[in-house]
Amino acid sequence: MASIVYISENRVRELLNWEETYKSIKCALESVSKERAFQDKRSAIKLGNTYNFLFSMCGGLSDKTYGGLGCKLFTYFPENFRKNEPALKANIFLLDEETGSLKAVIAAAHITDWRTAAASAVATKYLHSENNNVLAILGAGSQGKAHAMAFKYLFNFNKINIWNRTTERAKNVVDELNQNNDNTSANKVFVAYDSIKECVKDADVIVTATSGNETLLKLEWLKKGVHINAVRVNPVYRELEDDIYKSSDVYIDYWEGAKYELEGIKDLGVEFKGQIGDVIARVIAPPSSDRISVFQSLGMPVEDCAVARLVYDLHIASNV
Ligand SMILES: NC(=O)C1=CN([C@@H]2O[C@H](COP(=O)(O)OP(=O)(O)OC[C@H]3O[C@@H](n4cnc5c(N)ncnc54)[C@H](OP(=O)(O)O)[C@@H]3O)[C@@H](O)[C@H]2O)C=CC1
Ligand SMILES: O=C([O-])C1=[NH+]CCC1
Repeated sequence: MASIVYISENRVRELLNWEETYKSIKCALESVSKERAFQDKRSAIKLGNTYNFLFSMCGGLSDKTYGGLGCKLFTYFPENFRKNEPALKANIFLLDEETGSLKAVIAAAHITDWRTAAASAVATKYLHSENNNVLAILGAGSQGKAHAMAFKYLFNFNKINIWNRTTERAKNVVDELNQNNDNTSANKVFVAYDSIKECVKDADVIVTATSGNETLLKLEWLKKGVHINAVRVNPVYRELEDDIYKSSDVYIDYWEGAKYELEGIKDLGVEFKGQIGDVIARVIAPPSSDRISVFQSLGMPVEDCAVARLVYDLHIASNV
């Protein structure tokens, strides 16, 4: 029996790049439209009388390059900051598609950040026209930062505005990103804001990636035809005010998850237009350019399978 490979967070960071992550996630998103994705909603177990949760996301993706079979197990312990530990801890168990044997255990916090940002990037490419001058990001946590990096790399935004509840954190992230980008330029691409309204008012594309229970974004602040990637996942709390959903064309990643986790949005009387994969596969049309579009992201098991396969192949290929 072949030995089981362990791939650490640091090794994942060395291996992943945005081009391949984007391609693997585009493949995973499209697979739901081509009956090449086998997955169900994620399971969530509340751990007793705490706010701690254990989640699992299992599935299989059939594809020559990015196909994989596996399961991501992750915990969300919100009080971990008291121990100086991240709230989210994740590992993917990658299985052999022929036999079901365990091939690898891959640390998956970085994978989760990158594949979620790549999914927003794919949704933006397929739902939004090429008018991408200003990007606004609400939230400078792990997801906010990964989105800032992905969108800088994959698009041509002239300005990337970042708002965070704690302004100091937005400033720190902006300084770090400007330094990595080009520390000689007088016109810094990344700019920190302490007002949400100011941050989003000129934005062509918006990402919301916070974990609070507050409604952050108002319809009256938005430009006509803006595209929004709504990343926060919670069945009750939403970052966008209800009027935004009611006035927009709303797309999702997969029906199996949406049926359970997005009931609150459906209860507003919002009919989802369909899956991003259906737009990629040209089964449904993208929105017209004067409409507000929303990608309501949940995160799919097959996204994790696709990136786990990518990381595994890169690891094996460079581990000679
Ligand atoms: N769609 C998907 O596939 C995925 C979605 N997610 C979702 O992304 C979101 C962000 O996750 P992640 O970046 O990892 O989390 P982090 O813990 O790294 O960051 C949390 C962010 O939320 C902000 N925040 C917390 N409370 C509030 C509040 N009341 N009002 C405004 N902002 C607040 C924090 O601001 P501050 O710095 O001030 O504390 C910080 O910017 C979560 O909701 C998570 O569920 C995560 C993974 C995948
Ligand atoms: O898809 C995912 O991994 C997650 N979605 C919400 C929290 C984590």
